[in-house]
Formats: sequence, structure tokens, C-alpha cells
Amino acid sequence: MISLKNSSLLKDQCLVGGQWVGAASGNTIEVRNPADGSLVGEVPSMSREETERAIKAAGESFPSWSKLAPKERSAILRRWNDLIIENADDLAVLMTAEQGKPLAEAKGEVVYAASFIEWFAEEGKRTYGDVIPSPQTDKRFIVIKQPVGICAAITPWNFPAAMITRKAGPALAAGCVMIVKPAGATPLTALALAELAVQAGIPKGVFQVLTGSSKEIGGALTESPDVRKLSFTGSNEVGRLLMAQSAPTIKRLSLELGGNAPFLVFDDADLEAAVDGAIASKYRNAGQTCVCANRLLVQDGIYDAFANRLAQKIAELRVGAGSQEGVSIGPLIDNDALEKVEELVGDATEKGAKILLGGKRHALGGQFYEPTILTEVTTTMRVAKEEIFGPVAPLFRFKTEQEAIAMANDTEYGLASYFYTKDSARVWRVMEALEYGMVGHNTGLISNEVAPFGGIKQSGLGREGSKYGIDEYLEMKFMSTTV
Ligand SMILES: NC(=O)c1ccc[n+]([C@@H]2O[C@H](COP(=O)([O-])OP(=O)(O)OC[C@H]3O[C@@H](n4cnc5c(N)ncnc54)[C@H](O)[C@@H]3O)[C@@H](O)[C@H]2O)c1
Ligand SMILES: O=C[C@H](O)CS(=O)(=O)O
Repeated sequence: MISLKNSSLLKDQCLVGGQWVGAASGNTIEVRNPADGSLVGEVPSMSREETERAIKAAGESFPSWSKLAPKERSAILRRWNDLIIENADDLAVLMTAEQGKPLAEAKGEVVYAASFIEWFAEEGKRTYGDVIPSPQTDKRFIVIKQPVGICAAITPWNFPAAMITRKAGPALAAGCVMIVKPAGATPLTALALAELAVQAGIPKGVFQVLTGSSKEIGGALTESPDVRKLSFTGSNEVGRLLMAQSAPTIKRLSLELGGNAPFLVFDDADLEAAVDGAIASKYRNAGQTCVCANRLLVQDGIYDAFANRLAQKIAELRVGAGSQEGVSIGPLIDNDALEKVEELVGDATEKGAKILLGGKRHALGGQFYEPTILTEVTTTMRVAKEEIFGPVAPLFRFKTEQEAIAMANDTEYGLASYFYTKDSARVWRVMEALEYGMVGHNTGLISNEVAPFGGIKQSGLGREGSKYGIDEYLEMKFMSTTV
């Protein structure tokens, strides 16, 4: 078991209606460390019954929370932000233990997660409406914005803190209340955030976290007409299912789904910068992020130099348990993820790809996989179409800018994209031609709380973060009055 400085953060119960409770069934779910399979903790295996209790408690808390002055909600959220930062070391230890990412990355995620609370504590004070000049002299037109109401959030395992606060921050700042169902693999970080929410003074029923059966909890949340919004981050398969389940009650939806990010390197790119950007984008969280470079499209003239320099630098990356000093690449989240990566590498090599580096399970065994570079990859291979979600960099060749754009856009996804060039005219042509919600030029890292995060095509609906993110939790009301 792990040891924390603040022992109150290691929870084995869920926060429902302001109470820390177990499952009605008494059943629990084990949380195990992906680095060595050791037991990290146990959480309740909750179901419909507890979810319905949480929806009721949310409904009871919404009137008073939504009627607080925005400045009062802001002060409480600011305290939550401050407590998350004060407890960042413990939260990072907890995250690494249940998710596997290196401790430094986990600490970075905790700070990133807190930034959404800090940002929306301020944005909640600026939910401005409109006064519209009326076409009739005896009428006055105004528009106000009001909170959506009871919101549900279902979140993934790869960013156990940030994917929660990126939803709860704007929701609570807007005056909504939220029920969170975290991923089964990483519930402890979510429950620790709930503990800090209580300590910050977030009233009972305003922020609740339920762990347990995804189908049962998700089913109760999507079927309830009282839940007016669902914000989901996860796979396209589950996103489509939840969208369909939400249709009968016409819920507001935010969907942050999968990606297949192209990473274009033109002949005129700064080679070192492009290699460093590729590593930052591709190998963060062992490649388990939705915005990872999934396809590296490299122009013919720079291809060999880029591939060799990339291999030199990746060979220096250390693989191991995220809790170990100096480790850059932790384990994959589970055995299914490991087998999926193996399948994709096998498919590529069977169809002619070459292994420049890695290409197999790491000698450490377990869920560790070698950082890998595939060359001479073609669009006939599964890695061209599927999200790899592992430390594998497939290198494709292109000759012209037009060919690069066509290859980059040849996917159902449209989340993140990246390109390296020093040609200023090309910057505008490529940025405008890429069919993605987000584009990075001469950088491999774009995510930030002040910028709109989200995708087009089948990568989702809506935006999180930025001045736009709070609109996902507001309803617009028009009033015409006769004077
Ligand atoms: N766009 C983004 O911001 C973003 C961020 C992180 C992850 N992702 C995507 O998420 C995927 C990886 O995360 P994952 O494995 O946790 O995804 P997942 O879809 O398997 O699970 C996401 C969440 O949905 C829950 N869930 C699963 N089946 C459900 C059901 N039938 N009803 C209700 N809830 C259900 C899971 O328990 C988890 O909490 C990747 O595709 C990745 O690209 C996207
Ligand atoms: O998996 C994708 C998340 O959104 C991670 S981040 O926002 O890019 O850090």
C-alpha cells in the first residue's frame, strides 16, 4: 500500500450527498498498480441505487449553489485550487500508483488539473449576457445566461485528475452541480479530489464521485431526465453509446473522444526542434494521450536524418515504474492495451514496415513496452487509421505539401495535429488546410487551460477550457419586455 503525507486523501468510500459511503451491496473493486500489479486500494462497486441517490442529492443542492453570487462560488473554487496545489505531491503519488505515469508527469498533471479550477473560478464571474436594440419602440430585448443544472461527467483513466477538473471547473463556476463517474482503473485520484472539494467548502451534493459499474451508473445518469447534461471523455465507441443513451432525454452533450494526430515534418524544418517536439508529443504518458502524434509524416529530403536522430534520442529514454527516479516511460494501463500495441506493430511489420527501434515487450515484463520507431510505414497498415495509445512512432514518407495535407486529413478523427516548417507562407496554408480542432506549429505540446481544447469530425463535440468552455454549462435565455 502507498503512504501519503495527508492520509485523508486515500479513500475507500464514495462521496454521495455529502456523505462518504460504501456500495449498498457492500461490494468493492480493487485498484492495482499497472507497474507491478500490487494492490493500491479498494473502492465501492456502486450501481443504479447509489446513482439515483446522488441525482436526488444533486437536485437538492442545485437551487442554493446556483443562487450563490458568482464571486462566492469563485472564492470556494479558489480554495479548492489552492488545496489541490498544496497536496500536489500526494496526488501525484496516488496518480502514479494507479495510472503508472512517471511521477514528474503526474505532478505536472495535478498542476494542469488545478489550472482549470483556477481559470474557471474567474470565468464564472464573466458569464455576460446581451442587451439587444429592439426593432419595436415599446419593447426591450435582453439575453441572460443561466446554469444548465445537474450535470454528469464520465472520465478516462489516462488523465485521472485533469479530465475531471476540465469539466467540474466550468460546471461549478457556472452554478451547475456535477456527478462524476471516473474510470475503473483510476478512481483514487477522483476520490482524493472530492475530499479536497469537501475541505474547500463545496456544499454537499454539489460535487459527487461514484465508482463502480460503468453500465449501471452510466445508464442511470443518461436515462434520468433530471440530468440535463453529460460531459464525456473517452473512446469513440463509448461516446457513441452514451450519445444514443442521452438522446431520449435530449441532454446537452460535450464529447472529447479519440484522435489520430498527424505530425508533419517538412524538409525545411529545424531538425532538432522537430525531433524534440515529436518525443514530447509521442511518448508523453507512454503514448497514452488523445493528442499524441499518432502518425509522423516526414518529407523525403529530411526523412533519414529525422528517423536516425529520433532513434538516437529515444534510445536514451528510460522505461520503468513511474515511481522510480529518472523514468520517462511507464507501463501501459493494462494487458489489453499491451496486446493492442503488439497487434498494431505486428500488422505494420507483416505489411512491410521496418523496426528501427524497439518493437517488442520490454525486458522488464509486465505491461512495459519498448519505445518503438517504425519506418517505411504506409497507409495500408492499421497504424494509419487506428489510435495506437502506446509508445510507437510510425514514420510515413511524403514528397509534396499537397500529398502531406491529403494524408494528414485522411482519417475520421479531427482532434490535434502538428507540423514543423520555417516557411511562413506555408504556416498559413497548412494551418488552414488541416481538418482538426487544434494545430501545433513548431511545437508538440498544445494543451492549456486558456485555449479551447476539442475536436471536429468524429473526435467529439464542444470545447473545454478557454473562455468558450463555460458556455457548455450555460443556457441562454431571451426576454422581450414591453415598456
Ligand atoms: N479527447 C480527449 O480529450 C480525450 C482525453 C483522454 C482520452 N481520450 C480517449 O479515451 C480513450 C481512452 O480512455 P478510456 O480507455 O478510459 O476510454 P473508455 O471509453 O473505455 O472509458 C472512458 C470512460 O467511460 C466509461 N465507460 C465505459 N463503458 C461505459 C458504458 N457502457 N457506460 C458508461 N460509461 C462507460 C469508463 O468506465 C471510463 O470512465 C482513447 O480513445 C482516448 O483517445 C480522449
Ligand atoms: O488525452 C488527452 C488529454 O486531453 C490530455 S492533455 O489535455 O493533452 O494533457
